[in-house]
Amino acid sequence: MSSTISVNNVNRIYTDAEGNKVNALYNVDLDIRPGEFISIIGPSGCGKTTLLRLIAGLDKPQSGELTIDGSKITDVSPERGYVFQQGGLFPWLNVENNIAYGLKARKVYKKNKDKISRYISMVGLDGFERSYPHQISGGMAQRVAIARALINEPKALLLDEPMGALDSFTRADLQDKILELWKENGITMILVTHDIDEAIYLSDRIVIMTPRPGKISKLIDVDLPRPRHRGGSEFLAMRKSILEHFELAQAQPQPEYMI
Ligand SMILES: Nc1ncnc2c1ncn2[C@@H]1O[C@H](COP(=O)(O)OP(=O)(O)OP(=O)(O)O)[C@@H](O)[C@H]1O
Repeated sequence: MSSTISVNNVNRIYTDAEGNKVNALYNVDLDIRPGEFISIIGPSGCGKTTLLRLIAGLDKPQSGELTIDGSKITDVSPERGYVFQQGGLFPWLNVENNIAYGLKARKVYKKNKDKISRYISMVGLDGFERSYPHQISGGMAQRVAIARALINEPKALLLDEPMGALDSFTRADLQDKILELWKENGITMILVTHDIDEAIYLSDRIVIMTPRPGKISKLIDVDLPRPRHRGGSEFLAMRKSILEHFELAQAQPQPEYMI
């Protein structure tokens, strides 16, 4: 089950420590299709996390609105699972209990407890049920965080740089797992990443954002067949065009000279 998410003319202004206004999101519009895999990329401070947090219902815009299947997003909900960069696992709970946490919080544990082993297998962690977060690797911890969100059967999974802290081998491995989970669960995926290759490898569509003010500067359809090859000519051409877009977006206006 997946969903349509709409971001309509959204503005989010913060006040920084010096009292200055920061336009984290400026007139942002975005329609995310049901079951779409969408990545949001852009330089630090362009509003990626702010946008994801608004979609999650962790924060609210000053103006504009966000909807999911036509209903206004006003609060967090298990229908929009959120995975943080560092997983955010509870260190005092083992893998199984971390994954069960949401079921217990929603008081639906008894009815659903048989699902826990299914989700542990789904993320490839059979045999680690009793391990604590400090006893597993960073990549495994992210799989637990993803299973913890998926067990609530969300319509959308919101991933805030979940692979940012992983080495490149673990990262590639988790990217493939995320693709597999996306297909298996048929949900909408929204990924924030700094990694252009990761965005091209995974996404149906890439949202490019630029800062000051934070806004969407380009939407790119990634119409390459899957599985994708990172060294393929079309892949490399797309990477080049995204890099060029960033260079253009960051270029300073040339001063005008008069003789
Ligand atoms: N709670 C806050 N208070 C004040 N300013 C904030 C707050 N949260 C974000 N900002 C500012 O809003 C802008 C956008 O921040 P955001 O974290 O969304 O960017 P980002 O693209 O996710 O950056 P990064 O890639 O570094 O995580 C930045 O200038 C940031 O400093």
